[in-house]
Amino acid sequence: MTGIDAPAKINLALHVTGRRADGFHLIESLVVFTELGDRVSVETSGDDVFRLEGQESQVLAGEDAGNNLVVRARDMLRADAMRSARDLSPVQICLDKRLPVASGIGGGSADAAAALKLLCQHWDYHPGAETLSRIALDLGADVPMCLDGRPLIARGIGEALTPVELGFPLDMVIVNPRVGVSTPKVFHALECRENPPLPKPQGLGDREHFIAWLRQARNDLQPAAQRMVPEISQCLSALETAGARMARMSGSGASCFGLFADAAEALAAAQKLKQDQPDWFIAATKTLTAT
Ligand SMILES: C[C@](O)(CO)[C@H](O)COP(=O)(O)OP(=O)(O)OC[C@H]1O[C@@H](n2ccc(N)nc2=O)[C@H](O)[C@@H]1O
Ligand SMILES: Nc1ncnc2c1ncn2[C@@H]1O[C@H](COP(=O)(O)OP(=O)(O)OP(=O)(O)O)[C@@H](O)[C@H]1O
Repeated sequence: MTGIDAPAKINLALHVTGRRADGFHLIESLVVFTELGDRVSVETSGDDVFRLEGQESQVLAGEDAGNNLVVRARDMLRADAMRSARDLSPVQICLDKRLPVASGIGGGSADAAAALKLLCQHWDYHPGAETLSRIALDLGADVPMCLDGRPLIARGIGEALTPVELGFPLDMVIVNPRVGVSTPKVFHALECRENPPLPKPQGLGDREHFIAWLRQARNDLQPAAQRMVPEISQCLSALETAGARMARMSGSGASCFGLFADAAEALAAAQKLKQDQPDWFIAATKTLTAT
């Protein structure tokens, strides 16, 4: 089987700046990806098969496989090929699920983006960047950014991407209280939809300067998510108590990240947090600086 990583997405900052007529929100988000992620593998098969494994696969095993974003990505790519009369062979796809589901770190979106990349390679079918981006956006607002996979600013509803040259990795701990959060419900619960834009990133070559800048940015979804899931506040306090330089929620939650001075501090904090909260998902990881 040939495999590809599906890195978790972290919204270091997420400003909600407006709302489109169709109800989707306009965002400005500084996004990075981490070494921590799922893994998607593929091999030729007599029939289409979708297999789930991994310690976070249980929730998805109880759902209709046809709704899984990996299967939807496969079917949308195949449907696109059919339009130019290309018949793409059956495949067995395995999703090794390591990221908690519905947790604000874009697991499903990462899997869909990885599946698109992997299947384009496997089938030697290359529909072009524009078509691929359209398929990605049809799968979800976070899928285009996951397809890009580099540090970036996402605008629009998440599809207008500008790469950011972040000159260093960030050592972080991701904490999830194991309470799933519905993204539409959090957007719906917002008290304000027209917030100040994301300030221009500073300190992209200097970690201390960058973290000082980042503290002044926000996640505008955080207050609404905290009202819905009080455990988010507990995660943020726990990260701060464990020595995080700053802690914030990612996406629509409930996962929170804490930034640490180095990998050793992140690892030590993760170990301590696991002792205190054995039922939470807790992982030390590092951001990817480029693909
Ligand atoms: C919160 C973020 O994760 C930040 O990166 C994204 O904005 C959400 O991305 P996603 O989970 O891929 O979202 P989708 O699956 O496309 O949308 C789920 C629902 O969230 C709401 N939604 C999503 C994205 C957006 N910019 N505005 C919205 O209002 C819509 O009600 C939508 O029906
Ligand atoms: N491969 C997949 N992995 C996770 N969830 C999936 C997948 N395919 C479909 N889903 C569905 O998508 C929903 C959202 O899951 P996901 O883990 O992508 O959320 P998230 O981390 O909050 O994403 P985002 O940060 O993009 O909003 C789940 O409740 C699940 O039913």
